[in-house]
Amino acid sequence: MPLPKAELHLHIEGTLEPELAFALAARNGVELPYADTDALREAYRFSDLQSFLNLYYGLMAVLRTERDFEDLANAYLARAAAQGVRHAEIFFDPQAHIARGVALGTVVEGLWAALGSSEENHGVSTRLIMCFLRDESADSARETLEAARPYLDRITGVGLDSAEVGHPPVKFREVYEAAAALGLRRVAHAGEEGPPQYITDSLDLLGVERIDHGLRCMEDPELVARLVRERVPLTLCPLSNVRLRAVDTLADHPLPAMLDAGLLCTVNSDDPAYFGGYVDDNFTAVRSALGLDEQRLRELARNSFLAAFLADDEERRARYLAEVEAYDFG
Ligand code: HPA
Ligand SMILES: [Zn+2]
Repeated sequence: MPLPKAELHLHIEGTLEPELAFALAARNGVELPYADTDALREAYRFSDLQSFLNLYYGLMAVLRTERDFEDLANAYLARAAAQGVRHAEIFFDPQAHIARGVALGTVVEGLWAALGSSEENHGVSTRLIMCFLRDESADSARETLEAARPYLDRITGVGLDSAEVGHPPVKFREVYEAAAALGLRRVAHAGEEGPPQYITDSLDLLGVERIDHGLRCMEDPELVARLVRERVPLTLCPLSNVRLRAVDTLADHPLPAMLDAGLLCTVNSDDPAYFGGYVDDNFTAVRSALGLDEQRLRELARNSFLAAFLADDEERRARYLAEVEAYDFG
């Protein structure tokens, strides 16, 4: 049985496996520019974030109906449960669907059909986090937040993803203020490809409670000290970092140094269908490539529950944490 953990950095669209993509393409009469699943997997040769995003947005064409989003989420939740995930906070990219003519209601209702019954069906509690695309305008983000008003009982927070460099946090200051006023929790991708300043600005200008990735904080010792002092969780995604060339090899990943520095690190899968593994695959990979011992692995699992948006259910958090402490690595 894998180590119990929460997954806090997971794009649901990034769980679209080639087999499901072809099945949905057939169901919806969508033509894919790949002969078969092998040809599609062959296309997964990324040189950076943008080359991945081009393929990621393209493949979303197969997601059209509520049932498609429900099937996508159920497939992820089943895999996550098998990898020890007890709690998943799931990102989705509404603008990428609205731009293709798929209504926000279709996306949210479809995802909710799976998430709302996930505890019973998969033994995984869930939260939904709506991400703004940072390479789209601030106006578009504002419109998206406005469109989400009918669904806010299902949406726990907002995030910021897509192409990072050249799209600094300040662009989204007002929309994050509006999100906070609506009672939404706030996170943002920062310091994946962008500079450490984007991490600082996400904290100071956007009021985020967690940093997604945050890898490049290591270039700024003062920022590291602040993140440690303020106990800001970082949602790291090691296999993603290798595939998108944020690090050269897994053995070069700064995770051990980050833990030694006292940072509240978590390990997550980001876009597991594209990056070669789900969350426990990430744990297994860092364990062998970086020589993390059982104490460090348990710390990562503990951190995932400490960083989870479970303030409305502290009893549950305590139960999950007790499971981590009781886990026997065998
Ligand atoms: O790793 C990521 N970074 C930025 N945007 C994304 N959208 C999906 N995955 C990612
Ligand atoms: Zn991400």
